[in-house]
Amino acid sequence: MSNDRVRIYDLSRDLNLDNKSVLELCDRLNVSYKTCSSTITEDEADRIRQAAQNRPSTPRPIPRAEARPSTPAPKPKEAPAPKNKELQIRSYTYRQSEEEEALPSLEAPLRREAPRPSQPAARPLRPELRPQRPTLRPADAPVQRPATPTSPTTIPRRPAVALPSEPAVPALKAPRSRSEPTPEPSTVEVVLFPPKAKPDSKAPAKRKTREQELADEEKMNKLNANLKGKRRHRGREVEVEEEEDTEVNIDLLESEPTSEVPDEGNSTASMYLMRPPKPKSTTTPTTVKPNRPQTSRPRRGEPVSRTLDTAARTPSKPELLELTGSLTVQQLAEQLAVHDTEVIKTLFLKGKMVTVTQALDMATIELVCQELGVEVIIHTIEASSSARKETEMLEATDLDNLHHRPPVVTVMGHVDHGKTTLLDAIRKTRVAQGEAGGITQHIGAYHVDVPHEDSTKRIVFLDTPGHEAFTAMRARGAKVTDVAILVVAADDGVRPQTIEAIRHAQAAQVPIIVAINKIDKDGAQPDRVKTELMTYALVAEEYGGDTIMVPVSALKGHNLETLLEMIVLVSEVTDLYANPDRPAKGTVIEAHLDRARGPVATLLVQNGTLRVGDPLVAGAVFAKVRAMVNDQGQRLEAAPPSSAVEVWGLTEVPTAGDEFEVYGEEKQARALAQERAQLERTRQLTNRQISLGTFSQQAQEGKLKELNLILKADVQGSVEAIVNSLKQLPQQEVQLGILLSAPGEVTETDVDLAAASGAVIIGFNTTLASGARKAADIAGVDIREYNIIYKLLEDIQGAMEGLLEPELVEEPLGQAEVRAVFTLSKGVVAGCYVQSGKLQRNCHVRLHRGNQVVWQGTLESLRRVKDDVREVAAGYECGVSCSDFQAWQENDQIEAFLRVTQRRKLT
Ligand SMILES: Nc1nc2c(ncn2[C@@H]2O[C@H](COP(=O)(O)OP(=O)(O)OP(=O)(O)O)[C@@H](O)[C@H]2O)c(=O)[nH]1
Repeated sequence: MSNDRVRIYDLSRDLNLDNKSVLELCDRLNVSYKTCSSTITEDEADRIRQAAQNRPSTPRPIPRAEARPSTPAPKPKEAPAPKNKELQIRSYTYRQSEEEEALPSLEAPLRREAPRPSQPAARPLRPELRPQRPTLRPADAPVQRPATPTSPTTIPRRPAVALPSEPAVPALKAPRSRSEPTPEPSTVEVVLFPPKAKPDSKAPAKRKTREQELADEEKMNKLNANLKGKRRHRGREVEVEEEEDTEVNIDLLESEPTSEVPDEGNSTASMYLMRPPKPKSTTTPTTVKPNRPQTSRPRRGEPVSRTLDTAARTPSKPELLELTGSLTVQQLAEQLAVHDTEVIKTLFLKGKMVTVTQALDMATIELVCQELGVEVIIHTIEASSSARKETEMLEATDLDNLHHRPPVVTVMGHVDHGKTTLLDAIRKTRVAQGEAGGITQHIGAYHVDVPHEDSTKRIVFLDTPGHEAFTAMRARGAKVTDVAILVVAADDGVRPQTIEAIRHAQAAQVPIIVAINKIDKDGAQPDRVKTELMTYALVAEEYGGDTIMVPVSALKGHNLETLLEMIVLVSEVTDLYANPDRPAKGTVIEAHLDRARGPVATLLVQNGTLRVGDPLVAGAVFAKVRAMVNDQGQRLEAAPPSSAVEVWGLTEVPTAGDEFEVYGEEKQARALAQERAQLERTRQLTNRQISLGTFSQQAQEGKLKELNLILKADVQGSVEAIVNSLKQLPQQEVQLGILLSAPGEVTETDVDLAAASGAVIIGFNTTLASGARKAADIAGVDIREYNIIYKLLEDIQGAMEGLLEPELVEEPLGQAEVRAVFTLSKGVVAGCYVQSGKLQRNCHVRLHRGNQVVWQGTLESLRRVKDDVREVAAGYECGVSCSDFQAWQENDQIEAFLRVTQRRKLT
């Protein structure tokens, strides 16, 4: 970095301004930058300093705590405290159109964030204000600029669509702007509040009638459904989004009461729509979408018509297959223009037994395609949508009371690259040392308070394990995270789980900060890491990209402050809001059965505040929060947004990754949990019937041996990880039957089940309930206990190999040459000289004459001089005879060997 350049955040500090204000000045003065940590020239810095001096209002923004007290005071009707920038600006725009004189009072909150006197008063939200967060943009992604408003004379066909003039939502609005011109703000106001005032429009809009509330509720349901659909379809055809958006806006337009004017915040539904998508750090670079021919190929879930069926079975196999979802065996066969049995056979040879109607996951489809030589492109809409951030748990009603919340940061990376040590160094405790086998085995959540400028910023860290078996857990980490820290060891570079972590973060569309760790080591090559990461669309700032990469040493504590500062900077430009004054909603991060406390879950509160005594439903599990403990082991009464807390009081162990929500009434929560549990049971039963059916068919065919297992582990995450790893073991000849897998200790019931089904019980990081060991001894049930996943997998593989029929192999013994032939009364004796190894009585021999094997059999009699001996070593002469072979000749070569059985390996 040359000396005549200045970092933006240093400049902010010098000017006593926050980064956002300086970035705005950069925008205004046409100074290009990528992130707050980008550098600019001295000349540009001078221009910014000049402009900053000319700013009329206070140089520093009002501290958030001041601006937004945690217990909100009754808001003055004229100037409600703005919730976020777009809310401020939108109120401002409405005002401006309705009453010009109302402007001065509404400008105040706007200036609080970024006073810009030179700005024309009537100007709507400046595009620079919101989405211009280049740090979070992938290197190759186009800068998201708002659609330029078209001529004001163009009246939009659907007025509500006029909302896109707001530039903060490029992702939602860009598609529409192609087909429908975006009106100017003045048009927005006219159409947003049409003059079809309802009878009660004159009445104060504060209190809604029950009907209005119900209508609003329905409206929000539609909105949410549409938004969800939108997320799911993002990246697919634009038309889908357009349809959905349009539908939402029509609903809004039709049902929004005229009386509910902006100053009451009743345009919340529109604003909800208008909430910009979270900044996208990267686009997934993996799938290059080719021009997709408009074929009538059935999509997932669509019935396959007879015509299609016939058409698909054309003799020529496609070269390329594009998929967006799973297919049944039959559907895949149709797509590949092969017979069903071809797919079944291919999978059988790979160790998977499938039926024609069985749905195949993407990995299996890829495997089949690979085997059949067909290239496959998977548009991972499902995968990415499931991993897509679920941090936005906001509802329309929340928009009246949004507060900043701390960022949730996930630390990801390859095994042993130093994730735990890094987190450990950050929170200055020694977690890594206590882990069995040195591997982080379940997700942890920790709060860290970072001093930043004059205040303290809280960051919530989620630690996810690096072993490849923990893929599901990492996906979960990315799902709830706001920022991903990718730890890459400088001496090891980019490894398989590094790539996987990048994919998860990119699918979840979260900004990635790279921590290049272990720079203290001799072989450290941070530049090589930067170069390697370019392949995955992560380009360091000094290489012209916008990914922040911080070289650190977790062990020595080097550069950790810079890393934390970068996390704070990135989260500052990412709008993170929640409404603390509502019942909590969030995600189960981890869950396990504790002997003393019963089922315990780590919950991440993403919206609202969780309180002791709250009734909640997590997936299909009911809980009445009995106690809450934070990562420091302190009891809490209330957990605000972005808190990770351990909660007691659950009726069962919930599944990690499930969402939870607090309900107003315990009865309602219990009923919902019961309903979901019933559904889950039905689903499991159906699945089990299918797998048992498949299995017994194969068993009847005599092709399979089985090893039944009952798996109990400390936490749900470990159960998932182990089950996933076990599924990877080859099962062509020995089938693994996992009869039960659950978190908790090994109980007598487990032993009974194992005894009845001939299963082995595997306990991972768990204990045995009283009586379980005795019951196992009596019933002869094998209970194996482990705390390292590798060891467990090794042993299971060993046990499976033990079930294989051993194979018979030849073990060479020695060689001898026939030097004389003696015909005696008892038969013919070959006088031999042992050249190498040895000859043994009763060993197997092969007799070579020239290039031919003239006889093969057992060596019955072995003599030295006149004595019968068991063996004769190399360098000695001996007499050999066999009852069923007499035709020895001089110079015959005897090859002696043993036949031994050898244990087979799984292939
Ligand atoms: N020299 C050096 N060693 C480090 C550094 N960071 C971590 N290590 C070492 O690397 C090893 C692995 O560190 P962990 O923190 O357990 O790695 P991890 O990525 O959390 O591993 P998993 O929990 O298995 O996913 C340990 O022996 C650490 O002491 C570092 O900055 N420098």
